[in-house]
Formats: sequence, structure tokens, C-alpha cells
Amino acid sequence: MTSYEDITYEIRPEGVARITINRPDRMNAFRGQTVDELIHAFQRAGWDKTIGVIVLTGAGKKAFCTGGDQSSHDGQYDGRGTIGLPVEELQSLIRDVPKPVIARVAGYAIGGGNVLATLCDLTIAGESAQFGQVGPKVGSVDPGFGTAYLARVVGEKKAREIWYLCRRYTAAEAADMGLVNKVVPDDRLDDEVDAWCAEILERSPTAIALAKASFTAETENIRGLSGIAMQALALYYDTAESKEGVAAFLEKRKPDFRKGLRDGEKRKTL
Ligand SMILES: CC(C)(COP(=O)(O)OP(=O)(O)OC[C@H]1O[C@@H](n2cnc3c(N)ncnc32)[C@H](O)[C@@H]1OP(=O)(O)O)[C@@H](O)C(=O)NCCC(=O)NCCSC(=O)CCC(=O)c1ccccc1C(=O)O
Repeated sequence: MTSYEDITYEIRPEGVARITINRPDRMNAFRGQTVDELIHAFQRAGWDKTIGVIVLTGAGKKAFCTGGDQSSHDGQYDGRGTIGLPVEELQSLIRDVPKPVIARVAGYAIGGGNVLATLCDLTIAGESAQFGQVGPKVGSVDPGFGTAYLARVVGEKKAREIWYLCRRYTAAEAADMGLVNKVVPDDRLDDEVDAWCAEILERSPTAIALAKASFTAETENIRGLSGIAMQALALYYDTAESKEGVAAFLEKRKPDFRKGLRDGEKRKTL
């Protein structure tokens, strides 16, 4: 893969690889192809010795990433992997590359987009940024890194609030809960990210790689959980309950997850 359709890959500035999800007309939601291209780009930057920092961002001002593309999702998604999105590979790769990954967030970091930002080593947000999970509103969930690792970052109570209520949080609120390292006005976002990259590039790359590996090792058990989670999620995506969430989002209406149960439908539900 030498050219990309759903992402861009730039060296900007020297020593920094910037990977941009380039689907602004879809609020940078990802389909199977997007995730495959991201995996390719992270592998490319991760093992290139001339690169010291990787920046992950989204094209445009509206969104960093809003998770799985609901329009390419009818039950399973449209790509490879257990759920039709090799998202667990991408999540693991962000943790495995021996370079710090900075999430540069403007606009929405929602659903799988919030999971990606959470997994990055550092997050720098513009004041326009909004964070949140929407899975239980749209018939989805990431019960691996999306829940268990989030709890490590923001604490158990807050992580449960984020998933059960599906609220949106401002950049300032996200910084207060430890989800964001620094908030700046949107027009200063690139300067701030460049300054953090420059500072990291002055440090020993091997010392940083070892520090990153040691942080990552501490939460490695979640990778196993994530594998099981994907199997469970694939089964959930084939249920009427999950499909109601996707249909409601696409039809711009409120989902009714309990309708069938009220009518006496015998369904496997928890
Ligand atoms: C992002 C919103 C909060 C924006 O709200 P608002 O400003 O009111 O604008 P809207 O009118 O709602 O949206 C504008 C426009 O964008 C389209 N859109 C937004 N998000 C998506 C999307 N994800 N897919 C497709 N299209 C999207 C929207 O339809 C509108 O289009 P028009 O043509 O203009 O009508 C709000 O839009 C919102 O909440 N969106 C829902 C986002 C969503 O459902 N995301 C998926 C969450 S589930 C998920 O990501 C799981 C998939 C996954 O990746 C995963 C699975 C398993 C394990 C792990 C993961 C993982 O993510 O890590």
C-alpha cells in the first residue's frame, strides 16, 4: 500500500509523522478500509528510525473521529476482522509502536474516535473538542480497551458514567478528568502540538521507547479482554437490539431498545 484513500500521511515537521483520518464529509468516521490504512501508516511510522513522534488527527474542524461509519454498518461492518473492522489491531498498534503518539483533537472525538484518542500517549485538544462514548445509544460497545483502559485513565466511576449515560464532555471537562493533557484555542492547536513534538524530539528516543513499553505492559491484560469482547460484539451486532440502534441513528430518531420486550418478544438479552 503506497497511496491512501481514507487517510493522509505526512512528515510534518521533521521527525514527526502526522496521520490524518481524511473523511471530513463523514465526520472522520472509519470504515474497514480506513482502519486498514491507519494500521499501515502506524506500522510505517512506528518502525521508521527517522520518526520520533506520531500525531494522529482528523481532517477539518468538525471532528477528530466519530468512530465506526454507521452507513457502512448493517450488523457487521464492511471490512475484515471479527466485527468487520480490524479495530483491535489498530488499538494494539497504537500501544505497541515504540514512539509517543499524540492525539490532536479538534471537534468531536466520539465513540471509537474517543477510544483512539484515549489510547494515544498524549492528547492535545482545541477548545472546540467534545469527547464521549455513544455505544449504548447506537447499539454498540467497546468492552475492552474502550471501557477497561478508559477506567485506568479517568477512574472507575467516571468511566462508568461515560458509558452508561453517553453524555458529551467539553475539552475543559475532559482535561479535568485526565483524558486530555492540554487545551488551547483552536487557532493555536498546531503550534501547541508542534511545541510538544519538538520537546519530545530533544529527548532520548530509546529511553522514551522503554518508558512507553513499561506503561503499556501494566495494562496488557486488557488486550486479552479485548479479543473476547470482539467475539461477543460480533454476536451482539447480529441482534435486533443492536440493529435498532444503528437504524435509529440513520433514520434520525430515538432508538427504542425495549419495544420488542414489552410486546412479549422472546429475545436473548441481558
Ligand atoms: C458525532 C455527533 C455527536 C455529531 O452530532 P451533531 O453535531 O448533532 O451532527 P449530526 O447531525 O448528528 O451529524 C452530522 C452528520 O455526520 C454524520 N455522522 C456522524 N457520525 C457518523 C458516523 N459515525 N457514521 C456515519 N455518519 C456519521 C451524521 O449522520 C450526519 O450526516 P448527515 O448526512 O448530515 O445527516 C453525532 O453525529 C453522533 O453521535 N454520531 C454517532 C457516532 C456513532 O454512532 N459512532 C459509532 C459509535 S460505535 C463505534 O464507534 C463502535 C465501532 C468501533 O469502532 C468499535 C467496535 C468494537 C470495539 C471497539 C471499537 C472502537 O471504536 O474502538
